[in-house]
Amino acid sequence: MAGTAMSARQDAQHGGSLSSASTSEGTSVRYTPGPGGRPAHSGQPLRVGRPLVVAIDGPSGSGKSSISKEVARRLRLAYLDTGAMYRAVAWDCLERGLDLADGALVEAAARALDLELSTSADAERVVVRGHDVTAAIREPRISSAVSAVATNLGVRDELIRRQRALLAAHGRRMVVEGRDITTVVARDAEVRLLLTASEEARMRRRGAQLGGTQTAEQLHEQVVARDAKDSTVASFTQAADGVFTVDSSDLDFDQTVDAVLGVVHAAVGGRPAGA
Ligand SMILES: Nc1ncnc2c1ncn2[C@@H]1O[C@H](COP(=O)(O)OP(=O)(O)OP(=O)(O)O)[C@@H](O)[C@H]1O
Ligand SMILES: Nc1ccn([C@H]2C[C@H](O)[C@@H](COP(=O)(O)O)O2)c(=O)n1
Repeated sequence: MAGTAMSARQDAQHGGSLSSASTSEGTSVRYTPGPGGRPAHSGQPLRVGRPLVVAIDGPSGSGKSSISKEVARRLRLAYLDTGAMYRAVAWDCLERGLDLADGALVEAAARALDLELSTSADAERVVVRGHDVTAAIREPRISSAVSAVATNLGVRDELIRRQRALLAAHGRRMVVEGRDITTVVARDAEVRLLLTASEEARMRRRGAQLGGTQTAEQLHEQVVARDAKDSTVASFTQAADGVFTVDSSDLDFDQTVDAVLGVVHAAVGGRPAGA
């Protein structure tokens, strides 16, 4: 392929391999598991005492939250789910009976939002005005309403400000995931990655995650239609310049974690602490 640079690395000890193809459209990473499916990267702290921001974007159901949490655990980094912040604003507005079409009112609600958010991959907790809404913000009614909040530019301005403050408060050692992290929130991250998967894989995963309670039409609305609305204000379907792409359509959960860890190692060129 003209203008394409290929490279491949194999982990001699474990056998998992990572190959990348760079074109004018970016760098795609293909992960091939080793014999016996053993991971190439167990994951250990990297760049100890120095910033390590792993920015991950991708469409709905691509695995951002679950994969990012596991990567944060392995690298012992803080974890920030920025989508939870948009969901918290949507929950607050609906709870207070605000009209989501009233942009000024919704922006004011976001600016005043009393939000407590866990930044540990092991303790998911979202509290709004003293109410624990950790489970409530995942309900389909919030998934259906949240785009109206996320496409409000005043809301985005406020949440991006809070996200950057959280990054700074954690000494910039964090995995941050969302839709505009690689392009806006943390453009200067040490590692920038787009996690993708086919529409079919993403709807199947979301269906299983919701225990088979949703019809195909509802899943389409919550995954595909939501992405279409959200992509009017953030760019998460194509990797921006310098952003790696991992396509997890044909990878299982552990292989995807391994592929992302491989990208982190490739990007910061680090050896595990103590190695
Ligand atoms: N590679 C994978 N193979 C199989 N299942 C996966 C894989 N990656 C993630 N999953 C599962 O898919 C479901 C959706 O993943 P997750 O919630 O992390 O996606 P997301 O990108 O954060 O979605 P959203 O942006 O809508 O919140 C979860 O149940 C997760 O465990
Ligand atoms: N950085 C972000 C994070 C999320 N959003 C939007 C996209 C979704 O409609 C909503 C909830 O996100 P999810 O929990 O499904 O990842 O928030 C965004 O615009 N920018």
